[in-house]
Amino acid sequence: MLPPVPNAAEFGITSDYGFLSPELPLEVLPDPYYAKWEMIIENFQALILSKRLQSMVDLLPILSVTHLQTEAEWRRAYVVLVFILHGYVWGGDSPRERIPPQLTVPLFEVCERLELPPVATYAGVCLWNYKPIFSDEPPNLDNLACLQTFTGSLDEQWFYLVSVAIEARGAPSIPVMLQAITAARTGNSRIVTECLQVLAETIDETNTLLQRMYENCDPYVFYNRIRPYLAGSKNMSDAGLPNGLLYDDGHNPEYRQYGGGSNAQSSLIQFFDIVLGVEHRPTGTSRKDNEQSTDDTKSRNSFIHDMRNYMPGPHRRFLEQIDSVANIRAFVEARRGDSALCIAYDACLAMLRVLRDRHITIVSRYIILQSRSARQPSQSVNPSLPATTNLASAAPTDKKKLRGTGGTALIPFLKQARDETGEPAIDAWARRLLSNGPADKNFASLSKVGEQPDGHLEVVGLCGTWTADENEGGICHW
Ligand code: HEM
Ligand SMILES: N[C@@H](CC(=O)c1ccccc1NC=O)C(=O)O
Repeated sequence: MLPPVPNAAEFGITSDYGFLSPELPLEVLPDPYYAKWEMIIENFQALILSKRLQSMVDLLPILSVTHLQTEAEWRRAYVVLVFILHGYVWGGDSPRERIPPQLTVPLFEVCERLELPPVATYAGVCLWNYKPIFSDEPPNLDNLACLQTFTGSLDEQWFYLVSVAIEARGAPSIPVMLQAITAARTGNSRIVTECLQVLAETIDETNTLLQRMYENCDPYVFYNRIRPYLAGSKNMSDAGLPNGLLYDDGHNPEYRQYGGGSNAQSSLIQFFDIVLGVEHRPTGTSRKDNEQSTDDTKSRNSFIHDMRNYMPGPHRRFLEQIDSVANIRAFVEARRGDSALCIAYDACLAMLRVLRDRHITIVSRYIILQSRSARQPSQSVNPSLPATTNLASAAPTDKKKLRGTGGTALIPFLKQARDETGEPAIDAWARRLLSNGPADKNFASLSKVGEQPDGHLEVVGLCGTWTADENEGGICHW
């Protein structure tokens, strides 16, 4: 018996808001019991600028979570506490290693309830941190504001809001693709094709939204002013946290290391990958390595997969269930003669690849280029601070060692994720090539095909150079 296709509503996922919170995020905790937290948040940037945030936190009482009632209140508490946490750690001249019980105790409880780690995740800064400017209009990019920022800048709002708008734009494609999975079970190729066409259009529009990052988020401001607050505590020796953070709950202080916020924690993008059958491997491993590994470790050990632990519990479980029912790739592979279906499927992969390509350009402009100029002292950097306490300029000089806030080796990781996106299409082309030969006219427009001395076919396609291996049923290697 096939497992049932999940019902998105049971996981708090709707066709209007997708993974964004379905009811609007609370702007303030309603119970006056939490007034001291809200007071800090209300004056957040002023407290950071005046360097008084840390002493305010140290003076807080340890508040109980028993006054939190609704789901929206738990989420608001999480947003408040993780902003305060990151402001506390990164808001001074050097990072604060010890997190006092006033933060640790309620944060641990809130995180346990929401099934999130005690760090500012994508859910905290994006999914649960927005409001429509006009509540009767949809949450598109021109009708959104943030509830909370570290810097008070428009650039920071825009940085989060582009992701919020992408989540909203992608939301309707979730039920559409659940319908596609159901249709594939009954062999209804027409419905699957239509659903894939909708998905391709949706991903194309998310790409347009991604390009709008440049409109209002300045790369210098992002790298030097905003990004330092988003850092986690994993791989942060260069920034002054060799052991991670010491979470002191008053009984058992312990060092812990967590990745910081990252869009790799977006359930929507992972949903696209899973329904399309795109698989990600640990950075630096090839498909060949993966085929040789055991079933247990196949595609499981990747950073992208680990990032599910940084998603709210219901979203993580939804993705796991989608994983167990995803059938579209196999459905298309079994019908390579159905050109409408194949074009629609390949268009989805191509759009997702464009997204990752454009994203790599963004990362080059917002991180790599900025990390180079950050090492030259600029007038806006406080000259009285020693070089190592300027978090942005604490970036390693070697480009290869630059890390994302999630802790990845940045460009190698992102390029591999992009190349993996094209693999299902390349495999299909290879199978066709092996059966029809390099003269196949459908191939000619897409790529250069050459026969190698050892009889293998070499394909120069969208994703690089691939070798089709007949012995392995057309699976390509590069
Ligand atoms: C200035 C804007 C952005 C920068 C500098 C940036 C940077 C990064 C970096 C460095 C990573 C590597 C993971 C890590 O260690 O954190 C990453 C991952 C990722 N980012 Fe972004 N990002 C930006 C905006 C966005 C937006 C708006 C999206 C929405 C589509 C996005 C989608 C992703 C995805 C899906 C991943 C996981 C890797 C993958 O699946 O290919 N990013 N980002
Ligand atoms: N990984 C990125 C940060 C990042 O993408 C991000 C971090 C927190 C919340 C959202 C994020 N992504 C995009 O909106 C970086 O390394 O700068």
